[in-house]
Amino acid sequence: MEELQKALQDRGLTVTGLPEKGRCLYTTKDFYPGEVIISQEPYVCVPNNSSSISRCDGCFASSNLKKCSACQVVWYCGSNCQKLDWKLHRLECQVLSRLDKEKRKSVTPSIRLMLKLYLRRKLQNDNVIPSTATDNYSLVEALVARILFELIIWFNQFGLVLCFSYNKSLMPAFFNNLFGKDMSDIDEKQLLLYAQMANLVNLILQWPEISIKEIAENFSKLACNAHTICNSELRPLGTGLYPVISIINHSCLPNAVLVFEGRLAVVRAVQHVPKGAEVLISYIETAGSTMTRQKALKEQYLFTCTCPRCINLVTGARMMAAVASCFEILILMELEDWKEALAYCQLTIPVYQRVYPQFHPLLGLQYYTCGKLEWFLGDTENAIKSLTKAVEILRITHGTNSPFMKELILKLEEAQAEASYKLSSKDE
Ligand SMILES: C[S@@+](CC[C@H](N)C(=O)[O-])C[C@H]1O[C@@H](n2cnc3c(N)ncnc32)[C@H](O)[C@@H]1O
Repeated sequence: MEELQKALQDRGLTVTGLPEKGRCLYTTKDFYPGEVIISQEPYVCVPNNSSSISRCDGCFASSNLKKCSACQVVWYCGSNCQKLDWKLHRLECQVLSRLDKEKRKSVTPSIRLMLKLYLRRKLQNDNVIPSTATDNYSLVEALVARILFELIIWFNQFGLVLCFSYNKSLMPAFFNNLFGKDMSDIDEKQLLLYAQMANLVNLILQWPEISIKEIAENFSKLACNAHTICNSELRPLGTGLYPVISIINHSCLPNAVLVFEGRLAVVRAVQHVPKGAEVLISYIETAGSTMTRQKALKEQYLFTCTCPRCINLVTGARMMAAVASCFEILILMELEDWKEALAYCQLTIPVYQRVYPQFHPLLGLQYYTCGKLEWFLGDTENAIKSLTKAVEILRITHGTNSPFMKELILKLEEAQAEASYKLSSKDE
């Protein structure tokens, strides 16, 4: 902790504990809109591969992939990504290669994330890869777990084995007696799932020194600390664990935003964050009603949000209409009904302006879509206005250096050049 505080101090940050929230990240200097507050490479990450989509384990690209010939589970786009990942994959490859074909199919991204967590811990313990103040397993140990952690400890104290023999009809009564309270359906299902997944990880690793209880506890940590890694357009690509970024608490009116540059997690201020303020991001889609947001936060993160928006009960009824329209825009674009897609997009913008803060990635992306559609349909003048708004917002949330932003800025310049060319040809 001391080492972490020192590393954070140099960046104008500090960690403080509050009884109602646990650890919180505070600023010790001013941060301004668009400024990077903190960035971190993942402790571990995996692409969200499935039977229908595969991505490179290194950069999450989805083209020109080759499967690792030994384990037949992991994909790479080329030797560069394969080499960079080799130290960790060498160990993972050994354990995966021991599995028969059927068992390999049960190695889901969540199972792989857990395997990689233990394998990376081993590599750092053996000094094969270095540990630093912001990249070490003790930061994973410090993460909060869901309440099920207590249940797992109880399981262990009572000498019960977490395994497939969990008796669904008997166990809830056992827990209710134990805690004198009703166990919700979610707790029950979650506990069973963590136990099964922990059992599988244990079977794959075959390391006598780690217990199923410890693995199950780590699954419960992943549930409220791991982040979905998205591309610049906020499409999900994978999952990663960023133990320092995970110290940041939630607000439905956040002063910072988390975006990803490849696998790097970057937290940027979206308003002036004065010295001494808590850095807050949003864990969920904030366009929902207060009730929807509170329910999502309670279910996944087990707390009741008391941010100003939740307390003042800012209405969210109109917000859902905007989100619904967003899906319709995507469908219309797939159908190449550009005019209708633009009409929907233009409709959603005033709603987004109401429900999102001034600098919100979704608002910026909506302006971008609008601008592209307007330009495509020949309305260069409005396209320039929309693309300008998109640049204004996304340069704050995404910075200006990513290929995505460079492409957006180039599009705006092209639209501006086209407009001035049209104007000059008119004058002639
Ligand atoms: C990703 S962790 C954030 C860091 C955490 N406070 C810690 O001590 O490590 C998520 C957990 O933090 C707590 N948390 C986050 N935002 C909160 C908030 N606005 N109010 C109360 N608790 C919050 C909840 O326990 C949640 O499950």
